[in-house]
Amino acid sequence: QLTSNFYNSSCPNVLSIIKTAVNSAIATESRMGASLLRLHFHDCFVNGCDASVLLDDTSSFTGEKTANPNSGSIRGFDVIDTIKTQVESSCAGIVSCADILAVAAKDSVVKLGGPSWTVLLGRRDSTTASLSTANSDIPAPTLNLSSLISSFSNKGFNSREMVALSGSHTIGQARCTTFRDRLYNETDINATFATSLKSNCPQSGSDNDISPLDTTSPATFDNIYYKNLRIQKGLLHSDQQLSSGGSTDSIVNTYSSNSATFFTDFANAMVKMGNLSPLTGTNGQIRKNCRKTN
Ligand code: HEM
Ligand SMILES: [Ca+2]
Repeated sequence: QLTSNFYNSSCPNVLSIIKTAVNSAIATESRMGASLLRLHFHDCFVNGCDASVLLDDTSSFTGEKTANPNSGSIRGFDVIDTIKTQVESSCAGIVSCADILAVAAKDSVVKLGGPSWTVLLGRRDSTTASLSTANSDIPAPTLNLSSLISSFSNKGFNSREMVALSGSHTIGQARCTTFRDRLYNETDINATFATSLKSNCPQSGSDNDISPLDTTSPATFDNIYYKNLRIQKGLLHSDQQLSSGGSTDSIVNTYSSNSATFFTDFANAMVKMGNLSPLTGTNGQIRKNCRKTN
């Protein structure tokens, strides 16, 4: 029951405020577009798109920021705070943090050259967060293909949608700790690619040095991620699993040779992800500050 015109009369400037702020953050640092896209994903996969990921720890619950997939990893909170402050001064108490995340993710993809889609609006914000659900429901980079497929099917996505959403890794960076095992222990990796990554990710130490998820164009939302998978240049174990002799090889091949098909499927899957169990009506609240409940 989300609608595209939800704020048309209550906050007519909200979409332009968000777009301007996202574009300016990306102009300062292109990676921020990737970070904002990932925030929306990590929000939606944990009890739906309710901005739970934005809550700091409190005395009554431990937030999601310290969950394994998030700790030392997710970023972009300052940009969301800046947007929220601007939106509050234009229309106080109207726009949810969950909707800001959904629009910021779309604007980020568009700014980096990817497809656009109509973001449905009207989500409300949670009054709690779940560290344990973040740990269980956000897929880990160590997963094999069948576990990736079940992780997404638990949220209602088929394997084609899972492969399309994974195309988000056409932008952004990952820490050495998330792909070190692949560099040193796996065989379905291009040898030259592995050698060049090892210098910035030695076998012991420097867990936090980062490398691009798409070695070719990490700041452009394109289909090169899939072309790289076909030549064993996926950075994460989970990335390469999509094109390593299993049931999703043919989808990777389709997206690698047809960027329009990837863009259409990605946009549709993002709308679907944004619809994951939102709080609506009188459920939840419109937070004044995205980091804490009212
Ligand atoms: C298929 C299962 C997925 C796994 C296993 C996975 C795992 C990861 C990991 C390990 C990182 C690097 C984190 C770090 O080093 O701190 C990462 C980064 C990223 N992920 Fe995923 N991810 C998956 C799906 C997705 C989806 C569905 C999206 C968006 C819809 C997404 C968007 C991103 C983005 C944009 C980055 C780069 C963030 C940045 O540079 O700040 N990922 N992912
Ligand atoms: Ca790219």
